[in-house]
Amino acid sequence: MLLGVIADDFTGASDIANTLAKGGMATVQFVGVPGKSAPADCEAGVVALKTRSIAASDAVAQSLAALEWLKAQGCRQFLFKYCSTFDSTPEGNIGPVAEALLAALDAPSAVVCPVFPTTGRTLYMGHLFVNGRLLSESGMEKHPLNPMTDPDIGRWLARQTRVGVGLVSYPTVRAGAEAIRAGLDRETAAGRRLIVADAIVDEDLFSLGEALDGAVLITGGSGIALGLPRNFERQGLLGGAAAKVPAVTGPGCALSGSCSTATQAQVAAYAAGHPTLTILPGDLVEGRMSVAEALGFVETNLADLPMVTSTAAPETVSAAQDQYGREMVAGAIETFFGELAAGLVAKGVRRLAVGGGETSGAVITALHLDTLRIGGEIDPGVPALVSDGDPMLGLALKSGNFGATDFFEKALRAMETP
Ligand SMILES: Nc1ncnc2c1ncn2[C@@H]1O[C@H](COP(=O)(O)OP(=O)(O)O)[C@@H](O)[C@H]1O
Ligand SMILES: O=C(O)[C@@H](O)C(=O)COP(=O)(O)O
Repeated sequence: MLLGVIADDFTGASDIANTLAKGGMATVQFVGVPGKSAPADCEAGVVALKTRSIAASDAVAQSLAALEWLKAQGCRQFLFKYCSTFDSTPEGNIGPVAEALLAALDAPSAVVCPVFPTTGRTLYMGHLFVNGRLLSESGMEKHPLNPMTDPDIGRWLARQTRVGVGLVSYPTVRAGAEAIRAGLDRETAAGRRLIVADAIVDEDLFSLGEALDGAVLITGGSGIALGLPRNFERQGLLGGAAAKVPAVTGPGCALSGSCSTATQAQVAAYAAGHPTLTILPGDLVEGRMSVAEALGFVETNLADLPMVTSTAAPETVSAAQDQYGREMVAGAIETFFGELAAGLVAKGVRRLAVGGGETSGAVITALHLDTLRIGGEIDPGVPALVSDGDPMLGLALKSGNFGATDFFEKALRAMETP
């Protein structure tokens, strides 16, 4: 294995696995830190963790365990993948994990670049924009778990870490790989070891990728991986094996726990054509809704690709959080979706399209899957996945903010014809 990725959530893991596979690397997504060696032909390994919204110390411990495993697989470069909207709180977990990885690898510095132009994430003078709006005015300021209220990524990151935070700004990035390398060296020499890098278009990310050839540690969204396969290719290290995934047929179901603006529209579009059960957090907490009841609903409607969703508008989310507490609500919903997914597979469901990073994490964890193979791209940043093992499952793990309005429909169909 050449490149080892540590991803802080499951949708993010499939997002970067998709980028690397499209870039020509034989890529495998691992669910958690594997207990065995990677397949011999794996060139990029993505370890999917669920560390974005847990205690920083736990996130650090899990990330270091993933690093150890990736090191043992022979990786020569490591990438810490977080969200393109820099999802984190003033306590972490991006800063603490990046700091721990720097120390463990004895790396002089690491770039920090959440940019993903295809989905509208750009960074200018250290300020993150989402579809042309500052992060803090993009809807992310209302995220249920990590409201993003500051678009200045360096300032936000500095609250999370003791390491100095630097910047390689846009004029330098535009000047190309050599200028970027010099900029990174300058910041490193000045003791700023986590270095935010501006980027606006894919070309900037290719320049950054070239500049990062040989860097032991990189941090960023999936966009920062765009230019990396070329570095390995230039050195003749890639086998050129782009594995095809098998088709998965059989009953399908959509599950959605994301409350993002994009998911709200996708759920409304899907619900217009498919039987849909809407879950209210209060009903879960107070026992008025159960996994058994939801399973019954899906079974009755199995022929019509039903949906079970807790997706709700920000006012409804806040009201539930005020009444029951943020963690209680998130825990109840995630446990529900995990148990539901396990029940669905036991009842013969073979295709699952899941909306939301934490929600996907809960589902994949409950299904006890080991490895996921990367299929075709459904929408930017979201590949179709096929799980190894018996039964083989078709999956799509959609980041809250990704996907076109018809995402769920397309995702379930894509698994049948990869
Ligand atoms: N109706 C709801 N009210 C409150 N919280 C909710 C509701 N539905 C889902 N949630 C919680 O919101 C969080 C959504 O996060 P996630 O699944 O990562 O979506 P995204 O990818 O949009 O961030 C989850 O923790 C989920 O349990
Ligand atoms: O970088 C991204 O935006 C995604 O890959 C990602 O991490 C998604 O996270 P969620 O929005 O929580 O699904």
